[in-house]
Amino acid sequence: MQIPSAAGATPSMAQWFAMKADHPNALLFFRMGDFYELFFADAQAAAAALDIALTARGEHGGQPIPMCGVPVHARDAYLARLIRRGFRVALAEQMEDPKKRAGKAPLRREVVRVITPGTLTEDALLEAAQPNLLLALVELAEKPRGRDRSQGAIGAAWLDISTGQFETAQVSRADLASLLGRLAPAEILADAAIPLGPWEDRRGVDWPPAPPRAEDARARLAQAFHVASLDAFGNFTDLEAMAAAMALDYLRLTQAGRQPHLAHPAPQGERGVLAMDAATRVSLDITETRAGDRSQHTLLAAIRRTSTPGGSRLLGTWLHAPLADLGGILARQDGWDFLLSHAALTEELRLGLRAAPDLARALARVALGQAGPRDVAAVGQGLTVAASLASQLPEALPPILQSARQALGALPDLGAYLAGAFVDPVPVRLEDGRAIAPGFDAVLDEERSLRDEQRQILARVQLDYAERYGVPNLKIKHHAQLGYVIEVPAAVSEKLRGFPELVLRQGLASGARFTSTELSELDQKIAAAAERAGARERIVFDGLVKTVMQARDAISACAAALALLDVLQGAARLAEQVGWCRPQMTEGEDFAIEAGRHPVVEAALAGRDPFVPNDCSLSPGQRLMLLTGPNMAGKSTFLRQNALIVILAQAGLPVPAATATIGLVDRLFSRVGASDDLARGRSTFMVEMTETAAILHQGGPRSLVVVDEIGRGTATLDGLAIAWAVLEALHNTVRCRAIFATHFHELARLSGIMPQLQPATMRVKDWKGSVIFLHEVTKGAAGRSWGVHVAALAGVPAPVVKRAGALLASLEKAGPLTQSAELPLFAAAQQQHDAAPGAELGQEPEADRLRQALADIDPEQMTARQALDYLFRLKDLASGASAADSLAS
Ligand SMILES: Nc1ncnc2c1ncn2[C@@H]1O[C@H](COP(=O)(O)OP(=O)(O)OP(=O)(O)O)[C@@H](O)[C@H]1O
Repeated sequence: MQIPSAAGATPSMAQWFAMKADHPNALLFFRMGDFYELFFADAQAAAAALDIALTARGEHGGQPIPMCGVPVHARDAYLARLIRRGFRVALAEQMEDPKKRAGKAPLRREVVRVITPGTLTEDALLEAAQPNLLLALVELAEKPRGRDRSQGAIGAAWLDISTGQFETAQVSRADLASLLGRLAPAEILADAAIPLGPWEDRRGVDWPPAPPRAEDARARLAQAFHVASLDAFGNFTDLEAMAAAMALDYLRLTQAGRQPHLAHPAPQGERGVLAMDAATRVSLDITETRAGDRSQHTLLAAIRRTSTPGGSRLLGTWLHAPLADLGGILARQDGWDFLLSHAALTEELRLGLRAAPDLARALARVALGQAGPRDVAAVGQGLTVAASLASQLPEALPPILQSARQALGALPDLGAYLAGAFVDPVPVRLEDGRAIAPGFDAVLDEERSLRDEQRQILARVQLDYAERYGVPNLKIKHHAQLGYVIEVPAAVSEKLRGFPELVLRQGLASGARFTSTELSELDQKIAAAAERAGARERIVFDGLVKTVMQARDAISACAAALALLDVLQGAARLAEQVGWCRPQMTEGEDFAIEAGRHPVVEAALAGRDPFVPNDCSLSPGQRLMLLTGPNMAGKSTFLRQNALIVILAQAGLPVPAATATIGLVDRLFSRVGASDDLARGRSTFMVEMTETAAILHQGGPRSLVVVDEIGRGTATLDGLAIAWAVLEALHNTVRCRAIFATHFHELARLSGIMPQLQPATMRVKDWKGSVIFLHEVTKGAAGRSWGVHVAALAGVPAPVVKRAGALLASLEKAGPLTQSAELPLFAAAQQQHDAAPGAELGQEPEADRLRQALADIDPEQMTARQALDYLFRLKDLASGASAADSLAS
């Protein structure tokens, strides 16, 4: 942003220039009385973004200064719009009371906060059900030379200032996309050399400077969390510590030196978490649909049965980071299983949870010194609800609920104390001196009664005056500029002018306003009493804030326990429904789902059509399902539902199936639905191949892969060849569990040479030449595609459909085109297979080459020396040297 030279500025503008120089990349909200004012380019940008009037105030360098303003009381609504549009805002507040200003110097102002997308705390700016994460990334300074760049290590630290969550992990460059997809950070601090892919627009401006050195980072973190060594919180790699320190530095910068309340950093590692890359998350609509909708048609929306915002956030976190360790999953399952079998208790708990406020976010605002009475009262109410929930939970509980109960019941008295501190309803602001409940503080009560006494005196004075001046409808009113005034109707104004102790201040058409010395004195007394009451209330409030801060770790643990209890009761509710079950999790490679369903499609169909459940077995012996079937038959739904069942199962939640047995999955790959990335100059086919490459590089025997129509984006022969080769690699090399959906029905024939391949198809009924989709998966391969019929269903004009039907019939009759599309490949495979039984497809059998080489020579014609040479060459050939090298002699 271009900042003009400060030379010749007025004193207030000089102050503005100094602050702007410190925050060149933020819009400076410069507090002037009841408004925040913006100047120069800030004003132009904000006026355009907010659609408010751009005016001018004064001149600078002979030019009018562009200016716009937003009222202080409406600040949050304007901030929300600016932040959503990617601006950062520096808030410059008045640090002294204008009434007490000495002399003509401008008021002291300071930037008290820089508001950025990753450092929001106001409810108005946050989404209740979403975490709001700031992520810092640090890459190893010396990149591994010559080696694959994807091997390079990256330290990551992420925190949610609005809840206090703070975690770290070290990932490889290749896994960075998965981490970004999982966290969906609001703001990312990263060196320009670290590519952020689709998250590029979240990169924080102007940051970072060089990350701190590892030892400094460790020391700074230890100091910030008051421990001798960072090791107290777990094993952090150097890169993790550096990233964590960088995130903390940034917070200090944006919070003008204040340290928000944060849980101590927890090294989390990618171990123990089901890895999913960005493409997988996008294709599964976990918390956001591909169209960007968060409120409906997502997995989260379909399964959410939580009652609190904290519970919703935790559930979203679970879905984006399902576990990969059996112990953790079983503990969660035990938790909701217990609640499921104690229905009456769980109903009571639900009632209690409904009354719980957003404890984590209220606490965060208290810690940042931004709390109003409602936040402190919310902490009190949250603790009260928590204590009552703890008392409802019995002694004998599964471990996960045991520890929740302990945290919930840790502060039984503080809740009641805080909740009793405020009047009901609790006012938003403290300023008017009426927030603290009467009886809570004796000194405050006394100041208030003095203030109120003066007010009663005022009422008596009004009666007095009315009598004294003979004006029965005389009123004493408060006026913003004049203070207390006598207001009388116009008709009697003349009469009052005759009294020397009354001074006429305003003559109006409807009446007149007078003041008197007596009234001015009373005014001052009342103001002083109100000020003393206000000051006392501030002291009482600060005391409450201090009390909260002393217990902040326990309150934070209590907030986490509330969220956990809420997610577990929500899971119990899901499991109550017919057809949801507790999956059996194993360390093996099983995958057997009976009557599985897609929770989102099922919810969308509800009331119209019944959802057809389908089994799916990918256990050893039939690891690879080859799914064929016409368009619209339900292939994508089936693929996604099995991937979603894995996510739910490993998040420790119930799954939509009659039964499920699942061997832990370490990586989940889902490639379903057309994707293109035209913005980055990559065609659909390019994206498809890049994503396929990722599966083949990263997948392993514990992975689950669901892919739809690999090879669809290119010519038939290329596509078929690629689909075939990928299928082969999944079967022979990756050896994962997979469902591979394709339109190349011919591939089903490969089951003859791929023992793990099970052909399956979506059943359809041919009814008078038209297709009826049964949405049922059965053994076998599709007979035909029905593409032309689906085109008709989709409303393609009848003449075009008719013409396509005629062409299809003639192509099927003529044969050669379809034959040529599949024959060369199949013929080649068949020849190899026949020539070398048991040999794997795609690898030239060595025995063949040796046989050929032997057939080429005539021992009768060779000298002993030549025979010996040839023997050596044959040996080379057998050990893998190329045939050309070996036999070129
Ligand atoms: N098991 C099911 N029970 C009931 N309806 C289903 C089922 N599966 C799919 N459907 C319905 O069929 C529609 C099409 O399903 P889906 O998109 O999965 O088909 P597809 O075979 O992948 O099609 P295409 O190949 O054109 O992408 C869904 O939107 C849904 O309405």
